[in-house]
Amino acid sequence: MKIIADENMPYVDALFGDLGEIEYVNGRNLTAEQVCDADVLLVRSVTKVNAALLDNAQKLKFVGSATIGTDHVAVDYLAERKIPFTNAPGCNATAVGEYAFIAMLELAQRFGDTLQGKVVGIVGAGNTGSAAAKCLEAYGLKVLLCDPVKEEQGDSREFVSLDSLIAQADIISLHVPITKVGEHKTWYLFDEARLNQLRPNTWLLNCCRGEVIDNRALISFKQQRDDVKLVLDVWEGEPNPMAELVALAEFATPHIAGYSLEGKARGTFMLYQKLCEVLGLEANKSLTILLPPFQFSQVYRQDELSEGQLLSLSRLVYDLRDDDRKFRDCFATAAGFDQMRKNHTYRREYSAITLKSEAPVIPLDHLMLRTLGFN
Ligand SMILES: NC(=O)C1=CN([C@@H]2O[C@H](COP(=O)(O)OP(=O)(O)OC[C@H]3O[C@@H](n4cnc5c(N)ncnc54)[C@H](O)[C@@H]3O)[C@@H](O)[C@H]2O)C=CC1
Ligand SMILES: O=C(O)C(=O)[C@H](O)COP(=O)(O)O
Repeated sequence: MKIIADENMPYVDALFGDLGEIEYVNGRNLTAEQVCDADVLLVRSVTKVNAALLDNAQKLKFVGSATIGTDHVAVDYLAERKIPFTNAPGCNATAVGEYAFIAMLELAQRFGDTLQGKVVGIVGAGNTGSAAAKCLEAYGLKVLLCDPVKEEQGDSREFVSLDSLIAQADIISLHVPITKVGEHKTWYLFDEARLNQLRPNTWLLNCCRGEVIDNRALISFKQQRDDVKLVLDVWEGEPNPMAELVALAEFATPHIAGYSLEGKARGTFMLYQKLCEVLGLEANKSLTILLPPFQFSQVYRQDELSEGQLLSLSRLVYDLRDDDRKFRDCFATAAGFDQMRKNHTYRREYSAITLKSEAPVIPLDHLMLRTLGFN
């Protein structure tokens, strides 16, 4: 069996090595010729999976995308051809939630402010939005959710409209899929008019898809409104973000909000499980053996935790400042953007750290940290 896999998908050898011969490819430049004799195709978000790529791949038995988003996949086309497809819903939700939370802690420190006491609006209350809300609520913040789709589906959480969220929130974090049609379409959800609604000093984070914000309108807006602070992980026109916008963002990264090792491993593992199911095989490998040990696996803590200390602890798993610096050095070329993503193999989730205390009673802060995700 021939398995074609994106070269940036980790743990493929460990999980798929027994199932067939693996060929690694550059996902962004994948051609129809390269996949014409594939039995299995494993992709990430940079590969357009459609008729042009797959019409000649007549042996294809399975397509898997180790991503949450599916906007790069013509799912109707695969269904028509009866080719089983899976993505990996939720695989990197914790990573995105922690990225957003840590970015807010970083902004607070950079601008001599505190995160504690702020009201945060989450737009899109699915896996990544809920993961961000979990961190924020663990830290005691008020969270407003806007998700008209979930609201219509009868989700029991409390929701507000987007207008109401914008009017109340100090911080807005975007967590929607990119959709171009329908009542709740998200393409340019934040256009010039919406951006002009933002309250003074709002922090706006985008870790979902670049086109959820009109990037040109954002440039003009931010040029007038320096009080608004931006954290941007995703960009219109990736892998070529607009240089003016990168310069205007407080923190800028190349679409890696979901790139924890845990999230990547879960993504590949979910494809492995699904392929085994499709092939009628037992999935007998385990996710836990995939991850390398973490250098700060145990942390001893006694004292009451300040916001600065929480940020220091967070930087053990993810130092956003480093990625922001690297990105500004390399984003100017598409190769630089992709290379940084390819080499991004160092980030862990809070769960990689086990908290220890020598005090007889577990400090109260440990409960908050455990709700955040620490062990
Ligand atoms: N930067 C990164 O590395 C990553 C980006 N993503 C992006 O984030 C998106 C969201 O991921 P998940 O939360 O896991 O997806 P999800 O499907 O679990 O949640 C998305 C939520 O957005 C809601 N929604 C749809 N249209 C909306 C609208 N107009 N207003 C408010 N809410 C709306 C949906 O009802 C759903 O609850 C993905 O589709 C993907 O594009 C996901 C993972 C990593
Ligand atoms: O899961 C998604 O959706 C994402 O946006 C991915 O985390 C992006 O990573 P790649 O699939 O492009 O490696």
